[in-house]
Amino acid sequence: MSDSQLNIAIRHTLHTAQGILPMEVSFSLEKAAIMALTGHSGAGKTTLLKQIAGLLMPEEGNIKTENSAWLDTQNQISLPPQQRNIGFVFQDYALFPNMTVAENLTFALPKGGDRTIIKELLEATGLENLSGRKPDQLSGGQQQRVALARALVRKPELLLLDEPFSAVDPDMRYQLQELILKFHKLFQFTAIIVTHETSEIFRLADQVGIMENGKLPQFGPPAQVYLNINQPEKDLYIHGEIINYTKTADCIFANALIDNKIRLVKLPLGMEENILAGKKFTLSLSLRSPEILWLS
Ligand SMILES: Nc1ncnc2c1ncn2[C@@H]1O[C@H](COP(=O)(O)OP(=O)(O)OP(=O)(O)O)[C@@H](O)[C@H]1O
Repeated sequence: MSDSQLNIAIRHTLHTAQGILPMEVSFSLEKAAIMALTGHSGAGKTTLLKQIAGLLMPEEGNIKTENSAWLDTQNQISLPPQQRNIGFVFQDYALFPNMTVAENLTFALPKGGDRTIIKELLEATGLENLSGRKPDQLSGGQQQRVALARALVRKPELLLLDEPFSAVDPDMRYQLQELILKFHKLFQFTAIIVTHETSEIFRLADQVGIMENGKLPQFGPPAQVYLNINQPEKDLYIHGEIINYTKTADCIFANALIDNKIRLVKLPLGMEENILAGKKFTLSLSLRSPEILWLS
């Protein structure tokens, strides 16, 4: 086994409206990587998340983390969901309606667990003042913040998010993405997020997997995957701030602060006056003619 934190190999038979579809997926993720999982409806994304969480048993496969085997069908190993160190966030919040925000979080804490995590999560989500409210007294975005906080109470090593922001407006979506990045920095979990939004994939993910008919034919860093696939895509606009840059004979390499991460960006010559250190910028990453390449 490689030194990846998460190794997944699964075979299953999907029963679709069109008939039987063999599912075959394998990939590895480094510790603390964020993977986006995307692809057409019915491709098998939710099924895969359920198999990883232990909510659905695949016919054959292995799921191994750094320290344990969650699934090894050959050796009849399949840990129940509560023994896999996982947090799960669904599209529809799935909060307990009869419990307050604080109670929803406390419910997720193991018996005798340290309650300081609850305070920490309420603070980080800005929900302290709402901690006594029940879910029906919260907006969709606030409910999703509670769902995210609740998924992190046990400090999971893997966070699974199934289209978590599809029911909120674009502004709230942006804020929730910020919150994921903030939590990721704090807790360093590995994450798999199902999303259909290309900008979200570029904003959050180190790796993207595109699922098609139960398979994962495309997997890799977003820039690599999207620049390789032969399909027209809309341009992306990325906001950032240049920290410094180096000029070579045929291009410019710039370190830029983009969404709280330092990224190396390769730019064409002739952009010098646009990329002075400290200057805020918007890069247009054209996926059709990639003259500006996102490198890391
Ligand atoms: N337990 C199961 N066993 C076999 N097949 C299943 C099972 N659950 C769902 N399926 C089928 O597998 C296919 C993939 O479903 P899934 O919900 O994983 O797709 P998806 O990629 O998440 O789609 P969407 O983007 O619409 O949520 C569907 O045709 C579904 O009917």
